[in-house]
Amino acid sequence: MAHFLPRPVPSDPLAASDPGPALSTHGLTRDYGRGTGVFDVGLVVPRGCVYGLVGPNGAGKTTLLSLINGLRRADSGEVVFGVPAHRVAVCTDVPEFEPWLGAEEAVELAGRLVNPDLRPENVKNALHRAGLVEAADRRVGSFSRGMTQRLGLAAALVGEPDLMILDEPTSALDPRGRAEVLDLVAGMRGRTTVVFSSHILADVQRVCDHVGVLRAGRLLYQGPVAELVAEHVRPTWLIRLRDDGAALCRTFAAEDWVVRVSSVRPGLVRVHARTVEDGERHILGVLDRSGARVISVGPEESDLESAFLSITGAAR
Ligand SMILES: Nc1ncnc2c1ncn2[C@@H]1O[C@H](COP(=O)(O)OP(=O)(O)OP(=O)(O)O)[C@@H](O)[C@H]1O
Repeated sequence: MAHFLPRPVPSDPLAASDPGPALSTHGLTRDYGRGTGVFDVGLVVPRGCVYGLVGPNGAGKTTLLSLINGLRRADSGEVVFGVPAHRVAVCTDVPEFEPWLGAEEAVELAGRLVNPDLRPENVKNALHRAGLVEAADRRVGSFSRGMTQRLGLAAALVGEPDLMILDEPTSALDPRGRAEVLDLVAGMRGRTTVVFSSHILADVQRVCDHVGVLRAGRLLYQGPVAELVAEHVRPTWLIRLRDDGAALCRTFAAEDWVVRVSSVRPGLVRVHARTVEDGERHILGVLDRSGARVISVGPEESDLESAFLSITGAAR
């Protein structure tokens, strides 16, 4: 599962103290045929970050994570862990446990596999962090999918890993459970490197500092979330009005710096300027001259979703 490459001896003394990424892959490929699989993926997961692997259904997220954690074999390429293999914890999208075990027993068993000196507090702490204290004595077989997913997290957390790989950790949870798990993941930043896959971009934007965008098995982008969002700031503004906005649309359409103007719904107009600077210079002047009753005006917020749609070429 893990390959450790010899590192070149760095001449720069600062570089000597850099332990490198917690995880990287090089040319990782698994071809299922007919264009499906993952192809030539070079993931770089900086140490201590929370890395979100995003992509639509069928993009190859589960395949990529399975190649990394050794559950599937790659056709070519390699996986390099920057932490010892026994310090890596994996939680699959549908964790499986023996149904007759109690939750506490299941977590203890998972913990003993990685730490023979496991203490009862470690187990209790993992159950607490995963929100399962009250279900500690219940049989795992009676758990809902959401609870089983929390149990998978507890089993991953109990060994206090350096790197956690989580496949869709929030997919079976209700909104409150999702928020709790996301808070838990966010709280690991700096202590534990986390890679988690999701197709819920709002979740990724909430907790991840790095992101990898996968589509049709290929990594289209990876880097800091903030950079990705900043790169895709669009020069668009939203204007809320007292009237339906039809007259204002005509006024903006006559301006040569306006690329497009549209009515989102009655009372809400979107103006797409040639550049951010053009919009900032001219919008307020046009509004002033138009005599329109403006409730609010501001740049349209750029988020991970709009950046993702722009990268993957999907229409907004
Ligand atoms: N064992 C397999 N044999 C053949 N094709 C497969 C196999 N596993 C997955 N696929 C196909 O590979 C593609 C990627 O699947 P994968 O499950 O990795 O994507 P995903 O991004 O995790 O999707 P989802 O979000 O729906 O879980 C899909 O088209 C899927 O049908």
